[in-house]
Amino acid sequence: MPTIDMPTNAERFQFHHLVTGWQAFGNSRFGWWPDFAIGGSENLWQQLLAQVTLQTGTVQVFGKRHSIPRLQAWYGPKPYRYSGETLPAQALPPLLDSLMQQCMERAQARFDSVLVNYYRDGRDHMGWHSDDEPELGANPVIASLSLGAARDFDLRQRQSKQRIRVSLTDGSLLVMAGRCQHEWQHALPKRLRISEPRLNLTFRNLAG
Ligand SMILES: O=C(O)CCC(=O)C(=O)O
Ligand SMILES: [Fe+2]
Repeated sequence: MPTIDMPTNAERFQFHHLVTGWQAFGNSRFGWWPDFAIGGSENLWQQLLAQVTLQTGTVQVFGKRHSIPRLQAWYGPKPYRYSGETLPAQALPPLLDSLMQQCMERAQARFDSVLVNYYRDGRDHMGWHSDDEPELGANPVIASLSLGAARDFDLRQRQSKQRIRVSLTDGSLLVMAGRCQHEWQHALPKRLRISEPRLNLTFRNLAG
C-alpha cells in the first residue's frame, strides 16, 4: 500500500511562532518586528483616523453581494480590484506616505499602495486568502503594520498544512516575502471577546 504523507493531528494543529527579524520557511520569508512603531502608536492611531476615509465594502460570492466584515480604504496610483469590486486610485495622505517609506526601508522592498483595514471589534475579521492578485506581480512583498487591539493572525502552508500564529500587537510590523503568497494562506479569525478596534495597513507594490 502506498504511504500517504499526511500530517498527524498533532503536527497539523501545532503552531509555529515567529521570532524577531527575518526567517525563512522553505522559499517563503517572514519579517517580524513587534516594536516597529512603539512609542508613536497612540498618535498614529489618531492621525490616521483623521486622514483616512473608511468605507464599508461588498464582495460578490456565488453571484450574491455581501458586505465585508470590516471597513476599508485604498490609496495608490492604480485602482484595487478584488472579488468583483474596484476601489479607485487615490493619492496617499502625507502620513501614509511617510509610513510607507519607513516600511520600504525595513522590508527592503518598493511599495506604492496601501490597503487600510479597520476592524471595529473582534467580530470583524478576514477569511483565508493569499494576496495573489496578478497586479501584485510574481512574488510580492507585503508589509503589514498593525495598530490598536492585538489580534491573532494565522498562516497555513497549503501543502504541509504547517501553521504559524502571530499576535499582531499594537505597533508591530509583519512582512511576507519570497514565495509566501503561493505557498501560504493567511487569515485574521474572529475573536468575540475583543471589543476594541484595530487598524491594519498592508503596503503593496502595483507599479511592477
Ligand atoms: O488585517 C490583517 O492583519 C490582514 C490584512 C490582509 O491580509 C490583507 O489586507 O490582505
Ligand atoms: Fe492578505
